[in-house]
Amino acid sequence: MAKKELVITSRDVHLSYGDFEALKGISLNFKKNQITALIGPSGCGKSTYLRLLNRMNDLIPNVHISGEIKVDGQDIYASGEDVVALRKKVGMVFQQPNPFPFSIYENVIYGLRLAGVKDRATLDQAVETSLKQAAIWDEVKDKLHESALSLSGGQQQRVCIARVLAVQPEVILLDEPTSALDPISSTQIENMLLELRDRYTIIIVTHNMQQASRISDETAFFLAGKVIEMDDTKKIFLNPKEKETEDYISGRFG
Ligand SMILES: Nc1ncnc2c1ncn2[C@@H]1O[C@H](COP(=O)(O)OP(=O)(O)OP(=O)(O)O)[C@@H](O)[C@H]1O
Repeated sequence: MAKKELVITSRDVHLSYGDFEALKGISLNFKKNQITALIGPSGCGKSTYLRLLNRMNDLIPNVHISGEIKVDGQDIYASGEDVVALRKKVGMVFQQPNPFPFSIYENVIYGLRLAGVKDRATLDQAVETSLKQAAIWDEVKDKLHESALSLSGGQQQRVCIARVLAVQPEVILLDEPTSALDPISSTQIENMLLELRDRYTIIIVTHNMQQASRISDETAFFLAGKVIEMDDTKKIFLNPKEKETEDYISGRFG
């Protein structure tokens, strides 16, 4: 099999919140059209690392970041880097569904409007395509102009995913996207991510070991600000190299 192209590379990344070093030298690479899961106990730095990939930590006071992160070969922390363009390329979905208090339609086209797109047919097409990709079109196609807040949590999360997809990102970051959802909604989102894998590079933080093993191709295990190991998901779950990984996935700690 041909070697997969790397979309994101990171080398010796450190991050401190004030005096507290939350990331202690992370070097991870992410392959195109693959789902990578980040797992590890609470507080080990998964969300912090994920947020670094589209510069969501920039506004936190007293944050100090060092090391190198490249997206498509370009250093995203280089001076003069366009953060808006980066966030268009690397979209993010959060733990709690966070639709804006607008209609479903306006939520999906939010990023396109910001980019100045006005043509109605283009916007209509983007709404339909993105909601179909997010596997929610059939449920909302007759009420696109109703408030997104009237939807269930699982539906809201899929609309938020459609909002990310509408700007045609390359990478989708998801921070525990199903932890606030019921099992049926979670399964819908997992199935959708498996469908999206052919077109996007997906990185997901999850506490759910079954979810990581069901949907991810590779898994990285974080512990206390470091990556203990990253490998094919099957290998991590069936035959990890490190004892800490084995202890965590078998529920001995964490
Ligand atoms: N804004 C912040 N200011 C100060 N410390 C922070 C901030 N955000 C996170 N931390 C600390 O950094 C460490 C890593 O947090 P992070 O949220 O990245 O962990 P996590 O592995 O994603 O945890 P969880 O699984 O519970 O979400 C924790 O000790 C946390 O308290």
